[in-house]
Amino acid sequence: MSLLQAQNLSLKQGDRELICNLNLQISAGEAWIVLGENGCGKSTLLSSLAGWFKPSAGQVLLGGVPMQQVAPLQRAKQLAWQTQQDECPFPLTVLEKTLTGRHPHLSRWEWESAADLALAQQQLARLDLQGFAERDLASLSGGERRRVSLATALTQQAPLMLLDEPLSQLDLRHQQQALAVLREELAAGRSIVMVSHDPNHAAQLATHALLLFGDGTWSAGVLVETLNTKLLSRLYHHPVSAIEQNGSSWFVPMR
Ligand SMILES: Nc1ncnc2c1ncn2[C@@H]1O[C@H](COP(=O)(O)OP(=O)(O)OP(=O)(O)O)[C@@H](O)[C@H]1O
Repeated sequence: MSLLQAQNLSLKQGDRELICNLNLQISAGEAWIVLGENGCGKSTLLSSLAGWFKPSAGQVLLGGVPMQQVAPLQRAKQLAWQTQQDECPFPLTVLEKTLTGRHPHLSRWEWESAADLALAQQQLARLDLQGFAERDLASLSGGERRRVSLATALTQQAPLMLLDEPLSQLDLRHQQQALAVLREELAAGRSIVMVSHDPNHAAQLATHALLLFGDGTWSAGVLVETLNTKLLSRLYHHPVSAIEQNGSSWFVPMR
């Protein structure tokens, strides 16, 4: 059975139909990359898959159960959602923020255990953030804060991660490091849905791609069927060509 399923899902913002009749099944061990222009509805889709944004038609199923019937705590155990917003309105250390990933696993009056602390520290270290634990989140650079929010999602240890541009603001080395960490998560059996503005992240991580054309239409499937110059040129309204290297296609904009 699929972990998460979109069934005839339609999403609107105001009068604008962003996604029409989307059918998607995300199974264990799959990584989906979601691509499309600014404003095409990628974040709206992730919000809907997380059970937050209400569809105009259709539904999202989590483990085969309609999302509205899944209690919030159960949702939080099943899926981790990294949004684009990293700011926190009140003072918080990096470790405190990362430990929020354990909240779904704690009872009402329970404090984080030594194992929770070790897990959070471990996720920070995987993203090159060892030594940042006691720093005030607000004092971090944009890329550092982005990595903390990814470490928080990893600390949640949910079978499915919904990641909204986890690599934005990351430099080249930290992008590669984060991709390696996500590949490890995939190998461990987790599933990932990742929004990106770089189609080349697909070859490094994804098994499947979802292209959102912004007018309600979409294309979804395994990488070889969905990632090609024709569809990407249509997606970005700009000609895209491909360079073949080591059996992978690398997509570049034509000048
Ligand atoms: N509350 C709202 N009311 C009206 N329109 C909204 C609202 N929230 C978002 N939108 C619009 O819905 C569209 C989709 O927004 P969304 O954030 O899903 O796009 P996106 O594909 O994630 O974009 P980006 O690549 O810029 O992050 C955008 O045109 C946005 O302006």
